[in-house]
Amino acid sequence: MKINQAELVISAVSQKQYPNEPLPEIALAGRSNVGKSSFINQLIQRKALARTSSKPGKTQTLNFYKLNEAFFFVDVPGYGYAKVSKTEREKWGKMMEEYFSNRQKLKMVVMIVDIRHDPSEDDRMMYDFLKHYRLPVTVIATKLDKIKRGQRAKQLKRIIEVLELEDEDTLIPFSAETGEGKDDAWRTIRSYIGK
Ligand SMILES: Nc1nc2c(ncn2[C@@H]2O[C@H](COP(=O)(O)OP(=O)(O)OP(=O)(O)O)[C@@H](O)[C@H]2O)c(=O)[nH]1
Ligand SMILES: [Mg+2]
Repeated sequence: MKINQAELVISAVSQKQYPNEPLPEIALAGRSNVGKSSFINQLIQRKALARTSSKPGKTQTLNFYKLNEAFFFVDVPGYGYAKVSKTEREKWGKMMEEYFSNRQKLKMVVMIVDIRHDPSEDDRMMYDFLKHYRLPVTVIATKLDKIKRGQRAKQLKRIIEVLELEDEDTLIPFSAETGEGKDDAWRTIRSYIGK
């Protein structure tokens, strides 16, 4: 999909700030620093529309990016970063619950995991949380450029096993560095936003 228009509409911390436009939304989820913002940038071919960082905890709000006046990517803060206070963690939980539990416009969640490692306990909790709300999930196994070809199949199998992926969910190997997997990711996203 060619993105001609990309705009950060709002960085929201609560429901009343969410955009009102009648457009479908695709949200991102994943550990801190796993590559959520980089995934967005690679898909829309902008180097730095979504702010990225080598330090975890860059994204702190729900960032609604409007694309082609057709749909939103919603970049969310990551989880599983140890150096976060209890208060901050509770704030995060409340923000996630508020958005994921009753957002009609949310059509699918792109959950990003690192292909080099087995999904963490936090990843499993996140996946179960999304499934609890009956949301379709596309798991993106990112940083594909960091493993040897021969390891790919084994790692993908581990992700399916550890998360106990449901049949309706898709798993796509991906690299924000090389763009591999991008066409597959777009194909899946399009099927959920009706474009
Ligand atoms: N080699 C490689 N590096 C990547 C890839 N995706 C992301 N990175 C790097 O990983 C780091 C974190 O990326 P971000 O996109 O900021 O991660 P995030 O999940 O948005 O992080 P938070 O907003 O802190 O939750 C950056 O240094 C990226 O350059 C990838 O596919 N390959
Ligand atoms: Mg980010």
